[in-house]
Amino acid sequence: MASTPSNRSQSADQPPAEQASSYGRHVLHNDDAPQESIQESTPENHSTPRVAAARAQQLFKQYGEGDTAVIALDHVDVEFGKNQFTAIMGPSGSGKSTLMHTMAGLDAATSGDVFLGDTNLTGMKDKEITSLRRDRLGFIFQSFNLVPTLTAAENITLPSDIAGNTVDQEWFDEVTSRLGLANRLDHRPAELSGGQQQRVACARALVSRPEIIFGDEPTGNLDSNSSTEVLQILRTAVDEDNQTVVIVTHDARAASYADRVIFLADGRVVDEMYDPTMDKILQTMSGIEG
Ligand SMILES: Nc1ncnc2c1ncn2[C@@H]1O[C@H](COP(=O)(O)OP(=O)(O)OP(=O)(O)O)[C@@H](O)[C@H]1O
Repeated sequence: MASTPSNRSQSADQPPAEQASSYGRHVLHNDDAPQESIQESTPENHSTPRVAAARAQQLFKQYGEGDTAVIALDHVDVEFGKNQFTAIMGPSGSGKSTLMHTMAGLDAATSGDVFLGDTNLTGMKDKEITSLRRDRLGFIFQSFNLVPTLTAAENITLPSDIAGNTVDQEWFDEVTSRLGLANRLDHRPAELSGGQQQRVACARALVSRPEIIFGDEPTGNLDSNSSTEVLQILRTAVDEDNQTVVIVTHDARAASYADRVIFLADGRVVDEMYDPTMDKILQTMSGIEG
């Protein structure tokens, strides 16, 4: 069971946007941003993150060559702050998945650098990247990506088992009971609902206490209740367990659970927002989409 986020004042049955007006602050980089908006939006914990869990420098990704070349990332500089929940939004084809995949070591950039903490992923061999992903990152995908022949418990411990790491049983019990999976641990994915399968994927990501959890449309295949559960799980992981979470989403409601939203268009970061609300996200998105 996910607890109510401690510092966002959200309740389980109320979308965050309905409460967000009391704390909603929007950082605009446009020169025409209202002055009070800028002053309001820079308290200690909302300024640009000082400690980056991951960062990209001049990240450039081109698919194809010549006439068919597509620039998916156009020299992106971005930081994902430690112990923050960041959502990446933008129109279809704006480069969201490419950004996340290159930062998570799932895809290589054409040029530029990606750092996880102080580790530069650029130029790492496949084997090194594979171990780094396994040892230091957690993943939640839209399609759950569970192994069908393994039980929920086996799926949750699989990355640790492969890495030869011992699973902290107390933490495993805490995570699985918090996520309402305690009496589903012997079930295989086909015997679980979509929401339960995604909670298993969340538990799998949380159990090894990775440096960052990356979610690629983690609520994209879920109904509204299951989406809320997953978003609250991620919110709680940040608020109570000091996790760092980065998700790609098309859903303004999902993004409104984040501390910060970055907006991409045509492979560039075009805006960002701290303490987002659904209304402000939708407004910004409609500005970007024209
Ligand atoms: N493997 C590939 N080969 C060629 N072009 C690609 C490839 N993957 C992505 N692209 C192109 O790169 C650009 C960015 O794609 P990306 O998937 O990162 O966008 P996105 O914002 O995640 O889109 P969506 O919201 O539709 O998932 C798009 O123009 C896309 O067509």
